[in-house]
Amino acid sequence: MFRNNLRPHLAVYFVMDLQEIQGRSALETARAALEGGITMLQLREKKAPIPQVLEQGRAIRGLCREYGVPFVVNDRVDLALLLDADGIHVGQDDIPGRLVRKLVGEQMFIGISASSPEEARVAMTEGADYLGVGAIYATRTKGDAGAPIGTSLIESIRSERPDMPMVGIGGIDRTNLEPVIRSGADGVAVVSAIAAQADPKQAAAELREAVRRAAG
Ligand SMILES: Cc1ncc(COP(=O)(O)OP(=O)(O)O)c(N)n1
Ligand SMILES: Cc1nc(C(=O)O)sc1CCOP(=O)(O)O
Ligand SMILES: [Mg+2]
Repeated sequence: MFRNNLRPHLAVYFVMDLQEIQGRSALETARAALEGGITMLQLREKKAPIPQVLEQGRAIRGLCREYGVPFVVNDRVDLALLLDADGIHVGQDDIPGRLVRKLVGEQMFIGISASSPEEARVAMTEGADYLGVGAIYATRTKGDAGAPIGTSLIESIRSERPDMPMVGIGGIDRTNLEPVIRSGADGVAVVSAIAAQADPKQAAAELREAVRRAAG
């Protein structure tokens, strides 16, 4: 079970929706990202009809299994359970972590978003298995992400909780990830740095290499 050993799986965490992008289906993008070496995949679909999310989600989950990569569902505990996800990610406006745990049992890991020390403290008290800290840099992908917070929150969480699994998210690409990793994140969570690229396999591979180098 991934829950006991999350940190290595957070290195390059690809967050994706189901929209066709650059002429590719979501499944093609997921396959390319997995081929390139992503270490975790989150399905974050806010608009598509549920039957489509179930059908395509099942296909993407199947691919993740082939590659041994944890599959995470954003926001929706019901869909996470139906898709037999390895993990669920919730934010400040979603079901609180302690209630998610009641619904999903002990096996599924829970990621919780934090953008302030207080949010991080509560998330850890509520039983977060990992933290998604952001938005680190400005992002166009999430309209309500708030002002960028930089890397200081990652640094302070790491100094207080040396073992806490944690990723930075928001506006991260291969050119600006080094400070995120150097501040103590186990990895980076990205949308456009993979999904919006002409060659998502190469983009994923370059991110993986850049994280490896930054972790040095
Ligand atoms: C890894 C990771 N970190 C943060 C988020 C953001 O979650 P949330 O704040 O609930 O916002 P939405 O993604 O639901 O818009 C995330 N999804 N993944
Ligand atoms: C899904 C998400 N959560 C964020 C947060 O700050 O919690 S920022 C974000 C979008 C990240 O997309 P991109 O890599 O394209 O900037
Ligand atoms: Mg959410």
